[in-house]
Amino acid sequence: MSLPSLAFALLQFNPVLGDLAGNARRLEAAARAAHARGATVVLAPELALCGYPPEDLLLRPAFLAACASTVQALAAALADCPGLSLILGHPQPLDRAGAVRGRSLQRQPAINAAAVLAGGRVQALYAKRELPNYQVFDERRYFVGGRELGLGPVLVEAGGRRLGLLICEDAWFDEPAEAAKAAGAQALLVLNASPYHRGKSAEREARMAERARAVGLPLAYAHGVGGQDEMVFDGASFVLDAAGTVQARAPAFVEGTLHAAIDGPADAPQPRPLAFVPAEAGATLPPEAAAGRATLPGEEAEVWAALVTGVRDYVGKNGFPGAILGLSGGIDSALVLAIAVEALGADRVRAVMMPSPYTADISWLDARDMAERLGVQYDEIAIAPAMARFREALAFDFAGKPEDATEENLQARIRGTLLMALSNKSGRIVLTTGNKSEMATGYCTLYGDMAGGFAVIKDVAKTLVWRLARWRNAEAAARGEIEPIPERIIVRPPSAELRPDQCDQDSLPPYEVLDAILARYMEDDASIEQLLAEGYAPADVERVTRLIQLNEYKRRQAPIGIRITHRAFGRDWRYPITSKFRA
Ligand SMILES: Nc1ncnc2c1ncn2[C@@H]1O[C@H](COP(=O)(O)OP(=O)(O)OC[C@H]2O[C@@H]([n+]3cccc(C(=O)O)c3)[C@H](O)[C@@H]2O)[C@@H](O)[C@H]1O
Ligand SMILES: Nc1ncnc2c1ncn2[C@@H]1O[C@H](COP(=O)(O)OP(=O)(O)OP(=O)(O)O)[C@@H](O)[C@H]1O
Ligand SMILES: NC(=O)CC[C@H](N)C(=O)O
Repeated sequence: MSLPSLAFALLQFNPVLGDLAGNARRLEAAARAAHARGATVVLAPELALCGYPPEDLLLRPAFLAACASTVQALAAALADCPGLSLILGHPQPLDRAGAVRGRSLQRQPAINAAAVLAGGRVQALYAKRELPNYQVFDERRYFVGGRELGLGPVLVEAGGRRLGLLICEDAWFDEPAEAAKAAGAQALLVLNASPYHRGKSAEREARMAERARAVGLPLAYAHGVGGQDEMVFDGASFVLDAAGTVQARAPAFVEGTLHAAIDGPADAPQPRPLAFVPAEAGATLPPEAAAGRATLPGEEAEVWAALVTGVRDYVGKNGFPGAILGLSGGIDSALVLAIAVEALGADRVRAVMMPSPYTADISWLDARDMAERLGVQYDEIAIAPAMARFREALAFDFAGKPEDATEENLQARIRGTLLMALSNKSGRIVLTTGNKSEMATGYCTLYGDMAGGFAVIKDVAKTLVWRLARWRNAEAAARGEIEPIPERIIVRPPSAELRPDQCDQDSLPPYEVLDAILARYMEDDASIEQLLAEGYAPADVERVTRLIQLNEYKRRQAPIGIRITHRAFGRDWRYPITSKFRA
């Protein structure tokens, strides 16, 4: 039997972690706006109320209680929206007594819940069944699964249709979707917080398409967007038909609401896009994105947007008035400057060139040129006088000893000290500029170029740094704009300029080789034996893997930075510092 069309909306929401009142206010406003445009079912992401992941806040009874009461208040606030169901994710504390069967917990147990708010109250609660505990996920530390509690599927009835709820990881497995279908679901609504890494959106859509086909149901995927510490959420929410074909998609990295509809008979529902409405008033979108049919970004565009989003939200959500960085005339600080300007605007970014006696003329010429192109505040502070003072102070110990890394590191530390002083006076955060190849090999100085608050490109290998710089310039050229990064910065051989005529490749293998070994050994867990079998030179394998192991201590003292690969030096890299194991 044919039914009237069901209009629904997916909130591609950017929560501020822990700001329960602020998130609830914005969720309420977005739900009202979607309802006003005709949506009767509005789906928000996983843990949208508190932000994902709340980490050990989930161990605090006061946090759980505040989440539970905010959900009740939000339900009551929407009482004047008849016919609207808002489904949103939040942590729900359980009563200690009887809540957990066969398991004794010291802490108050909680579920990763989806609440159905309608008619002024919480009508139903669904408990996530599959709790991810790999990569960056730690959900078994905090939650009890719905299956473990003996809880079943939850269906939302709307317009004569039955919609089954799932939460993120649930949809990567067979059982939860099958259980929802067995309970009578005619379409699946999935609430998600699926952190970005390169290629993730394609992987995610492929997995969800398999799920839709396996149960023969359409699937609507509401995803979060925005940065949360080292993680970035890329949005690109979507709706699939029962054959797994994408029928509607929100743009990546843009906050807003994807409107779609389900037509056809209850047993053969067919989704279609209606529109995507950006949260930011006046934001312009390509026509296909505004129509709810956004395309996925290309490889470099995707990484670029992740980095810009990560910086914007880390700086913005932590309340910094702006950012400062050391601009050397090299490619790494150039890329970070271009990202920061796009994220924050030129007026909130300051670049400081701090030449030493080893700084080549072209370094400061290029640094000045770049700062002018981007219109940022630019200053030069010579470090030679400070170097002379340090040497004087240390003369008793340095006398008769050859210059070595000690003097090189002093330069980096003077720069770090100056930048941190500028940060302290202005309140602006220092962005560090080390890339993944350097973080891996320890090619960076503790309390020197590692001093700062946020490591923007710490998960971007050097070869990708070059690709991103070229891509960004080409984008500018295609739009008829001035290229932000002077060509010479991209083509000159990389050097730390810490001694005369220094070049990175004097002490490291070529970056193409280093990055390839890094990707296999660090990101894919390949063994030294495998790398040798794959044809890498034994000396390079030995060098790179030894450096990765030796420099764990440095990485433990590094600022956090944006994760763009499936394995970053961060939450998913927990190696011992003291260890003799090599393989
Ligand atoms: N296991 C361990 N646990 C805790 N601390 C440990 C440690 N091993 C050494 N240390 C400490 O760490 C110190 C060594 O680390 P650190 O002082 O940083 O200095 P270090 O690693 O010796 O030197 C820095 C290296 O990075 C290169 N660099 C510097 C700056 C920028 C760039 C670039 O291209 O961007 C490259 C530079 O050319 C040099 O090769 C030791 O003196 C010791 O105090
Ligand atoms: N002359 C300088 N003026 C300002 N900052 C500097 C200067 N030299 C180094 N820095 C800071 O220290 C960081 C490490 O720089 P270094 O030149 O040692 O190596 P790098 O990794 O090749 O970086 P880059 O490509 O930015 O030069 C730079 O990215 C920059 O932030
Ligand atoms: N929050 C979750 O359950 C996320 C797990 C999931 N496999 C993802 O990254 O998409």
